[in-house]
Amino acid sequence: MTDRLPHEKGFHVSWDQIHRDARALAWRLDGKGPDDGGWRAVVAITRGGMAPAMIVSRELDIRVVDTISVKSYNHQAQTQPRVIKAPQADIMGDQGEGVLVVDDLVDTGKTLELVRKLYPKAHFATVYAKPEGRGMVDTYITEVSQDTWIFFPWDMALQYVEPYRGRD
Ligand SMILES: O=P(O)(O)OC[C@H]1O[C@H](OP(=O)(O)OP(=O)(O)O)[C@H](O)[C@@H]1O
Ligand SMILES: Nc1nc2[nH]cnc2c(=O)[nH]1
Ligand SMILES: [Mg+2]
Repeated sequence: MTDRLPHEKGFHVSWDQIHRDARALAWRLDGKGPDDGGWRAVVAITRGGMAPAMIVSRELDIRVVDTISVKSYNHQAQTQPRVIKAPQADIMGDQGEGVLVVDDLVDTGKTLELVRKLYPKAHFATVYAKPEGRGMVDTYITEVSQDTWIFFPWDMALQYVEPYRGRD
């Protein structure tokens, strides 16, 4: 996409931080499921939604967990989102009612827009949200600005850096 804000800022999330934020998301979702027995299942939007979905399902003691694979980005370049793998039909029911769909973040909202069309009655939750896609999420924890790129711990590695006085 050409008319989009560049990602000028970086928001670096550690394992500890994503663990705490995903837990906070779970606690916020607790008790918000259907009256007749709560959330039936958690569906992670792979791949980024898998770690948060695991933490949410653990916190809320939900044992039925599935995935939907949506590919939207090639590194930082956005492409048309497409479903590569769908969740089990009997888990989703007719329109996803009682199912918690979890992703790490919403940016433009294109990924969630696609999944919402498929399962309009599911509940959509992300850990992080940017303003453009915020309207696509039912529940989220932390908002960052649109020109921020979020770096997750699974995409990072610890690296040696030269001491300040050692640089040329
Ligand atoms: O709101 P959007 O603009 O659609 O962007 C959000 C999506 O982009 C990233 O996934 P990506 O497609 O990069 O795949 P990944 O989860 O496998 O890294 C992120 O994990 C969200 O799923
Ligand atoms: N890691 C990562 N993936 C994204 N996909 C869309 N926006 C983002 C972002 O800010 N960070
Ligand atoms: Mg993703």
